[in-house]
Order: sequence, then structure tokens, then C-alpha cells
Amino acid sequence: MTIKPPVDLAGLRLLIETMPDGDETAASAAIARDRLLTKPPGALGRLEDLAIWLARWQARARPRAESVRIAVFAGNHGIAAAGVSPYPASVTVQMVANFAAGGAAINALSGAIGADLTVVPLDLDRPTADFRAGPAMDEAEFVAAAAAGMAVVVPGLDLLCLGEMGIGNTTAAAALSAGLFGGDAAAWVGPGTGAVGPVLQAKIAAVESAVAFHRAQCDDPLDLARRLGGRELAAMLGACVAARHARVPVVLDGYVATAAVAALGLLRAGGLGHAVAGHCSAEPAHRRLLDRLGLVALLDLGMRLGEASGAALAAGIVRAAARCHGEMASFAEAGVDGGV
Ligand SMILES: Cc1cc2ncn([C@H]3O[C@H](COP(=O)(O)O)[C@@H](O)[C@H]3O)c2cc1C
Ligand SMILES: O=C(O)c1cccnc1
Repeated sequence: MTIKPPVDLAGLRLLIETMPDGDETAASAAIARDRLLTKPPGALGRLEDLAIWLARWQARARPRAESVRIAVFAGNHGIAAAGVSPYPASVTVQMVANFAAGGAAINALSGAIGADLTVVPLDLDRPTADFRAGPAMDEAEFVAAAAAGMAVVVPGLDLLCLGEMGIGNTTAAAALSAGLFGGDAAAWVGPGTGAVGPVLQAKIAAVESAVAFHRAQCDDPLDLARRLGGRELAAMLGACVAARHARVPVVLDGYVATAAVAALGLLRAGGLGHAVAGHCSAEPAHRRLLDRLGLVALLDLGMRLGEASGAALAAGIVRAAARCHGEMASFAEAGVDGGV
């Protein structure tokens, strides 16, 4: 189902509450087929789980992952002016130009797996507010960014990869994670693009201030995503919600993408059922966040880039899982002894 984009926070909340459950009939059919295929049961390990997961969330007994879209959302952050990144905020728009010219890592990776790459810049000349003493976005800004994310879910997709570009956004991811899950702010902060020394200290201080300020006023996950996130994070959340309604399973990228959608896992049991963690980023808090959400990453390659790079690589694995499930012969068809 293609959904109507929300016009306010209540509308967004309703779309989250009404996200469909998985299709257990399709999942059961996929489990039954998996048992017939020419391999010992379980011998394809997580590839088998992935095929069944695709079936459940696509509501298709014979799942596929041929039409893959990679969506990279870009946003600028007021908090970047607090010296939390080794790179200047100007890099965000410059990297968007690099994406358009085909020169970024994600261009090479999306080409390598034959995926469609769409880049969505979100008001780059208007950074979000510094969230240390006020919300990053007002409700209208937050909902507009979520709606922009929803628009990437077009008909005909089999799989959607979510990623981002936004200097300063590992600070937003840390603040949002700390706001949602609590604990020592410093434990949610890492180097991002390479923060060390005073930059890392500024990052920790920014997260501590922001979480203290907003947690005193609010404990609703969606409102925390508005207060402590950013436009590209809101867009990933919106895209993840729209994908669920359209029965398009999602592959998450790193720490920033996972933090962006974490509220869905808190607002609803199984709210992230249709999402798989593509990889575990080298940003140390990513593993911590995945653990809190009960997600187990597919890949662990020491990557810490963002741009949906880890998600794109993982999409190749998901496609391979669907092809095994769809293309392998059964024991009976192949005349192979054994099986059930
Ligand atoms: C050239 C360049 C390309 C990137 N591609 C993704 N990021 C990544 O780094 C940023 C977050 O890190 P921090 O919070 O430390 O600023 C995001 O833009 C993210 O996608 C990049 C960063 C740079 C410098
Ligand atoms: O894991 C991530 O999402 C990440 C890590 C470093 C820089 N940008 C993003």
C-alpha cells in the first residue's frame, strides 16, 4: 500500500501504529519450500533466515530482491558549529555533488550490486537548530523530513537500503541513542569521521547537555527523534515506516541509520521486524545500539563511512539469499537422495 504522507506529528504516529504485521502464511510457505531444497537443513545458515524474512515482510511465498533502491538522505546540523566533527559542515553539500558526479564510495557500491541510488538533500542551506538547549526541529520540520523519506518508497521495489550524509550526524545519533536508551552519554559517543582529543570531548559534552535538557521534558521516542535527531535521520524513519506499509523490507546502514529508526522498535513490539542490520559499524556504540534493539548485523567489515555503504553490501547478500531460495532445485526435482 502506498500511504499518504503525514501532515502533522499525530499523522506520523498513526502511520507507525498502523504498520502491518508480517505475513505468516507467506513465511510458512517459504519455510516449507526451504525444507525441500537440495541442501542439508540449515546449511545455508542466515541466508535461509533472510529468504524467510523477505517472504514474511514482502507477503510473498517466493520472495525476491532484484529491484533494490539505495536511499541516501543528506542534512546539516546546528550542532556541527560546536566543533564536534573534524570536518566542516560544507562537506555535506560537497559530498552530495560528489554523489551526483558518481565519485563517492556509494556510487561504486551501488553499481557493484546493480542497485538504484537516490540521493535526497534536505534543506542543506538551513541547518537544524543546535539541540543542546532546544529541539533540533519543530514539528513541521520533523514531519516534512519524514514525509520526504516516505517519498523514496516507489512502487515495484523489492528492498530498500537506508543511509545518510550529514557532517555532525554521529553526534545526533549518539544524543538520540542516549536519549532513547539512557546510560552514560560518553558510552554512546565515538570518533565518527575521526574525532579525537578536544573534538571528542566537545562531542561528549554536547551529548551530555542535550540529553539532560530534553530528557527533563520528554520521554516519548518519536518526540526525542524530533528533538535530538536531524532531517536525514527523520527521513530514514519516514522511509522505514512507508516501506513497512508498502511491504518493502529494509536494510539499515550503520550507527546513524540505526539510531534514526530506533524509535520504531520502542514504540511498537516488532516495530523493526521488517528491517535487517546490514552491517555493524566500527563506531563502537553501534554494536551497543544493535544489542538494545535485538538486531544482529549481517556484516562486520570494520567500515565506518555511512552513505548506506554497509547496507548496499549487505543487500547483495540478501539478493543472493532470495536467489538461492527461488532458483535451487528440490531433492525430488534434482533426483537427489535424502531430504524430506
Ligand atoms: C568526505 C566524507 C565523506 C563521507 N561520507 C559519509 N560520511 C559520514 O561522516 C559524517 C558523520 O561523521 P561526523 O559526525 O564525524 O561528522 C556523515 O556525513 C556520514 O555519512 C562522510 C564524511 C566525510 C568527511
Ligand atoms: O556508522 C555510521 O553510521 C557512521 C560512522 C562514521 C561516520 N558516519 C557514519
